[in-house]
Amino acid sequence: MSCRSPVIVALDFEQQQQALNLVSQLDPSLCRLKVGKEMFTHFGPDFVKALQQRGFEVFLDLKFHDIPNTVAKAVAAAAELGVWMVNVHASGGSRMMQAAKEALLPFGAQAPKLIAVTVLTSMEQSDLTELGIMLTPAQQVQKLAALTAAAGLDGVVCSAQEATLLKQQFGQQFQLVTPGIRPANSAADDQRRVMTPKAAQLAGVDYMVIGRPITKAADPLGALKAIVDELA
Ligand SMILES: O=C(O)c1cc(=O)[nH]c(=O)n1[C@@H]1O[C@H](COP(=O)(O)O)[C@@H](O)[C@H]1O
Repeated sequence: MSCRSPVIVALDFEQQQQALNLVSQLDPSLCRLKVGKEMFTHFGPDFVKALQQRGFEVFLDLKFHDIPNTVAKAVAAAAELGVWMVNVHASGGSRMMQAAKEALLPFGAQAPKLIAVTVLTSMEQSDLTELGIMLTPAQQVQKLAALTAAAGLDGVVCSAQEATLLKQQFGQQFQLVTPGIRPANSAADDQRRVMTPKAAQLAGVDYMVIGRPITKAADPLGALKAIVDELA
């Protein structure tokens, strides 16, 4: 049965054993797991399979951004791995996103959810200005979300701060995956556009990616349960 919790725990560890020690305390009914660039580069598909064998659905967060053919092949490889969700960068453009979407058609109902990263939650206005983007983060997110929706993807990665706007514009079916989630009194770390779990839920997000507030907690399961209880 598919997990009903909106929480996706981000596994960002140098050591596989550290991650597996944490995972052994977690329950697949309480969260999904995210494998990103650090752990996938160290430990590859076998690590993803180890998590799946423990009953967890996996979000493969490799943020593909390349020419359409390369991204299409990479997304198909993720589908073969049986992951639940995979992402690309919306700034790779419409043709890249359409190629990714088409690459998943042969997988039918078994295809992972395909979402596009808009503006990283670690970025604020000054980071966009530095890149020559003269829009606010919310405007840039909206622009990239429009391209994503037009390409037929399932939704976007954005910050919870843009959630209300995007649900109004693109409808309830357009899935919003939001990192930058910080329980009250947690350190923001390198995140900039942050929101608490409860506020994110009220703003309409579908999935919350939460790493350090759970993985670095003295009691990770307790931290996860406190968030899940608050959202129930
Ligand atoms: O695609 C992502 O998952 C992602 C997109 C984004 O805009 N911001 C962002 O933080 N992430 C990922 O979400 C996780 C957030 O982790 P914490 O900041 O520790 O909660 C990290 O693994 C990031 O790689």
